[in-house]
Amino acid sequence: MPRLSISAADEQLAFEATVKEIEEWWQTPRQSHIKRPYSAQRVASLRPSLPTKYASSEQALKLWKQLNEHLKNGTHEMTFGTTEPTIVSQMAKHLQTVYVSGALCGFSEVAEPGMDHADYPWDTVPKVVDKIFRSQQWHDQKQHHFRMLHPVEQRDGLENWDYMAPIIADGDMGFGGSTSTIKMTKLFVDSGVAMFHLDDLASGKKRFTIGQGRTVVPFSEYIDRLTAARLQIDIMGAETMLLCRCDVDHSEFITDIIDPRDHEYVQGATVPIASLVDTLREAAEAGDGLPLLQVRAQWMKDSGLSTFDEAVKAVATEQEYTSYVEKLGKGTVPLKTRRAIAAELVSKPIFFDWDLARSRDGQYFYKSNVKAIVERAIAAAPLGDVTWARMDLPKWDDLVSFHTQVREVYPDRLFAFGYTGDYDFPKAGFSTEAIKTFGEDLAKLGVVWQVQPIWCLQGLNLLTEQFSKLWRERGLEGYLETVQKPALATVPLTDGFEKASYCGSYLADAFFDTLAARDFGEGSSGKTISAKRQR
Ligand SMILES: C[C@](O)(C(=O)O)[C@H](CC(=O)O)C(=O)O
Repeated sequence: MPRLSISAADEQLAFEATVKEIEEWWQTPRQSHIKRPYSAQRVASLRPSLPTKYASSEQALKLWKQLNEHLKNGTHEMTFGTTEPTIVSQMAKHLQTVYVSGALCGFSEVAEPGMDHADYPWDTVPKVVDKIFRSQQWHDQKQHHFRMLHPVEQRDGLENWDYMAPIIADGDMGFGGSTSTIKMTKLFVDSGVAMFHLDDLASGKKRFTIGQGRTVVPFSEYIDRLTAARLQIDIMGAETMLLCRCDVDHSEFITDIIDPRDHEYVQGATVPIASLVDTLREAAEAGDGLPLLQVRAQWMKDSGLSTFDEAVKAVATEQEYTSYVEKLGKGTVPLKTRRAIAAELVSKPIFFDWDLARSRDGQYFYKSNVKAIVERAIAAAPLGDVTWARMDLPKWDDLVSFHTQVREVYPDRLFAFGYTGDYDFPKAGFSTEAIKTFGEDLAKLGVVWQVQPIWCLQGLNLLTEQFSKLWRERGLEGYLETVQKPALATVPLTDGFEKASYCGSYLADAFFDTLAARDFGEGSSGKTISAKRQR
């Protein structure tokens, strides 16, 4: 007799019940702002038969509550990036959340280190999140056990940190195709993450030193990435939050012009000229030693590189251009329609060819601006819970303009912001006072979660190099003066192996005591100990 898991009739009943449960779930306060382009039936059909509860959901609900509390109060969370559980155990004392940076993972958590190309395996960051989450659980267990060793009247005097800080992680570009994004999402939810972000950068196109920094993918591909992640989270029935990051600001290229929503920002040659690639190839073959970056810069000038609208403005009369802009209207206008409107309203011919400007990798020049970021953020918002316009060279007016425009459409939107390690705020015009209140000023724009992603590189390297020098030059005397003495003087005591309540000694012994309970009854771990023993 073949083993049938369930009859077709019962299977259908179960399916219909699942559809109803999903539809009701999607109406809960946590879920109701999310708009899916797929049905509950589709999600139900993609679910495995064994329902599973995820710690990720608990952590996501905790984060959702935290961030909405900040939004209500006009306050914000400050955190930083790390890959290291011990660092996380100390963050718990002052910060509400933890960030797992992809750049840091690619630097130190992989077989072959590298720059922040997201060229490491797609399960790298989820595995680091898993490592950190398990460490958080252990610290939480250890602290709970230690507190229970004491009579309740003594516990107010004991440490009681919330080690279960929600983890936000870097999902980069989703690691290629939709199935990679879906698999990574599954691992993120399994790992206990509270939220992860996906951006609209093109994989493998980042450049760091030659001024050709970032390439974005078409609007449609970005939305597909976010949809794939949301679908997988729905299949798992998890509350996991999704952070929609947009890297359009200061991006110089786009991989394709397939989506007309990007056409406004794609640049092309406005005079007949040899293509950029042919020009660079000829310069290289000529071998006259001119750096190709200079050849490229000269080509950009000679070609009159600009967007189509800029090309129209350059040849149209003021009246013609006003009529052109009016006829464009507010919605998406593909290039072919722009050309037709210009041909109708502008007397002079307009030369515009975006293919001549393509790079050897096939990218198109892209001229980002706040409007482009706003359009992507608004389109992405219904799929995610938080929005982050990555602006690593922030101009205050751009920040105000972006957040204000998105909040006109989504007044209760939660926003994120990332600090970089080398931005010269004073040079960019930020006063000392503006720098002091920058975080609070961003919070007033709804930026409730703010992260310094790579402190653990710049900050820890600074501290580590300083200690290395001191240890080499002053040895034990320097160590006692600068580490042991201040650490032993702190209240509560600085965490370390010198502190049994932190390093897990009591917890370890408790397992053995418990095993011996059969013979000796509950041992020292079963009885209370006086607070004076705690170290
Ligand atoms: C946040 C980030 O994605 C990261 O990997 O930490 C990086 C950090 C950085 O390059 O400063 C990013 O913002 O792209």
